[in-house]
Amino acid sequence: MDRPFIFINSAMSADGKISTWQRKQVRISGAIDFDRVDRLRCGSDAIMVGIGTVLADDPSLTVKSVQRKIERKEKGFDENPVRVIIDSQARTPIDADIFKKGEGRRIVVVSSSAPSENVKALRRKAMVIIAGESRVDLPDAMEQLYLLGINRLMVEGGATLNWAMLSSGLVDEIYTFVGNVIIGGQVAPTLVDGEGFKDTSTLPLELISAEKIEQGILLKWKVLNFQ
Ligand SMILES: NC(=O)c1ccc[n+]([C@@H]2O[C@H](COP(=O)([O-])OP(=O)(O)OC[C@H]3O[C@@H](n4cnc5c(N)ncnc54)[C@H](O)[C@@H]3O)[C@@H](O)[C@H]2O)c1
Ligand SMILES: Nc1nc(=O)c(N)c(NC[C@H](O)[C@H](O)[C@H](O)COP(=O)(O)O)[nH]1
Repeated sequence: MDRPFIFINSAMSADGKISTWQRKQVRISGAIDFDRVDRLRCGSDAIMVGIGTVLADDPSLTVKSVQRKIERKEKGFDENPVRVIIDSQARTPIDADIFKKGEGRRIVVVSSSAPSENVKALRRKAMVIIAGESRVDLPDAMEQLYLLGINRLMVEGGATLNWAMLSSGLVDEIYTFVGNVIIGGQVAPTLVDGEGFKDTSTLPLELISAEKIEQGILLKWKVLNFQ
């Protein structure tokens, strides 16, 4: 199956949480890390999140640096990478910041069981593609994105989508900034949630690099997917 090169980028606390138990974002990293994320966004063809992240954070997923936006334009790209939402039931609010902020294409991936009126409303804001019946079929979705010209895809969470992508063997690399805060909370989302592996299986990783940035550490992992 042809698919893009796919990497996850996330910021997590020293105890592995990516938000509070009320699903609120807190400052985990500083300005240097936000700039690193901006550089990654700028160099990607698309940035993808799950509907849970859209509903919790309402992110815009735009490139923030004016200089980088100019560079993208000079290379003939849109100012922002394509913004992709994985949203089985087409629940994305039509006034979401992803639609309101910044120029560039948006794609919402829904399943064939998504309510048709929601899909119709979203089509006015974005390209809607269908993959899967009750839930988005991620391998199918990744192939469709690849056929639309997306070669490098950045996944910005959340916890459930990270699990679904990793457990489907769809992730090549993971970049996590581990910040100098403890968030705590049994139900606070972690880097990877979902149902977890059923037995004692684990997904092996290979460490690419570990770099101290401000008071935290950036870990880069290569995913050694099962063959
Ligand atoms: N710190 C960070 O870097 C960071 C980044 C992004 C999100 N977050 C946090 O993550 C939390 C949101 O994570 P989440 O797990 O609730 O939502 P999510 O963003 O992972 O979205 C998950 C949802 O996607 C939908 N979906 C559709 N098809 C799917 C499939 N095949 N597999 C799995 N899901 C599928 C389902 O409705 C599912 O509930 C928020 O609290 C947010 O603040 C943190
Ligand atoms: N690098 C980083 N450090 C943090 O301390 C933190 N809380 C996040 N969280 C990731 C989350 O996805 C951000 O809130 C996005 O940066 C939102 O994207 P926009 O600014 O709306 O484009 N990311």
